Amino acid sequence: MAFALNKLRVPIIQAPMAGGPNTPAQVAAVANAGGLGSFGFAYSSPQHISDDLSAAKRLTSGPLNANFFVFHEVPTPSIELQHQAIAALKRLPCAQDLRMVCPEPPYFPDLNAMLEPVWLHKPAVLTFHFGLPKPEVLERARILGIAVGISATCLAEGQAIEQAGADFVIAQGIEAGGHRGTFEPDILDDDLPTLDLVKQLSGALKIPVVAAGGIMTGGDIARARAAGATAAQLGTAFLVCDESGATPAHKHFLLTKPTRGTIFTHAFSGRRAQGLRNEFIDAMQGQPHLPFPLQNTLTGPLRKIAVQHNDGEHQSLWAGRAYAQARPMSTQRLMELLEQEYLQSSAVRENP
Ligand SMILES: Cc1cc2nc3c(=O)[nH]c(=O)nc-3n(C[C@H](O)[C@H](O)[C@H](O)COP(=O)(O)O)c2cc1C
Repeated sequence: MAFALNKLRVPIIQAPMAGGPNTPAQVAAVANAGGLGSFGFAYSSPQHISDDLSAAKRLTSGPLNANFFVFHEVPTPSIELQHQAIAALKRLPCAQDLRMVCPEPPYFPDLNAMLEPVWLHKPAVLTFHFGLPKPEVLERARILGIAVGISATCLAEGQAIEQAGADFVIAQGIEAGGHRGTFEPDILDDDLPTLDLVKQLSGALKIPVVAAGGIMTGGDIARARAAGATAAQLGTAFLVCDESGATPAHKHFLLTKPTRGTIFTHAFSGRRAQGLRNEFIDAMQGQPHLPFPLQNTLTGPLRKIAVQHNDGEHQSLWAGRAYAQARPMSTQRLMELLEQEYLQSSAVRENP
């Protein structure tokens, strides 16, 4: 029997966040507090995935989630586009000394190889972003008793997820930080707010729905549950916790720039993603870029140097729209607070 979301003692999923924020210490702290702790393994090597899952399992016997992107084949961009995308980046003073060439194929990691440690460690949950994994992946997870969840940004995607046999759907509203989970990179997105999408999906589907996007407090979780969600997935709320592996500049900007606002951009990775507005995003507005994930590889050295120099203006600061409500504290304390607020809000809803 696969793990069931309604068995979580607290209906909270700490969002998978590829690129460093999900440390084993944070993932385990969430699982120990009754939630589901997640790793964003999209860009990780099989060894790294195995090490992180082992490390978390030493710290908790609670449920864990391993998350991956479903990468889509991309044709090699024309030489003209390659030149334009590189020239746009080279106009930035901090990129002038960097060697920039269009990445060579293979453009993305081998999902089968990345899933090998998952089949060995058997986390309770496996989730995917950007579309449906191959049927054999879903079948193997089913045989091993691993529940599978897939992100949806609209009803058509939710229906495809249910038909594919997934165990739950993650309703990613427009408030959500990070990449839109749309199946096709440039499909017209409905841009629905989280609660509207949750209502739409939970009304139409039989599988459980997880609410993701702009959920920062236990009151928000109670509202998501009232809209039809079985659980809530929170990303930005966990970024500022002590155990989060978000870069110092990322945490600093989240906590000190409450009016800066978030914006969608393709400029860091080639896919539409929401983060704190910064100089890089402003400078790249309307500029040509390579398709995902080639643009991500292309901007890698620039982002790495920005992290090394603690430069928040030239690294991706993915964040949800409600980031100004983020509360810095230990992960355990945040989980306690969220649970307490959730129980209070639920009680008020039931006995107004
Ligand atoms: C820094 C960051 C990285 C993210 N990386 C991933 C990822 O690797 N896989 C994924 O499925 N979702 C990813 N997301 C999206 C989250 O799963 C979730 O939809 C989002 O955080 C919810 O919105 P919130 O940030 O307002 O809580 C990321 C979000 C953030 C903020």
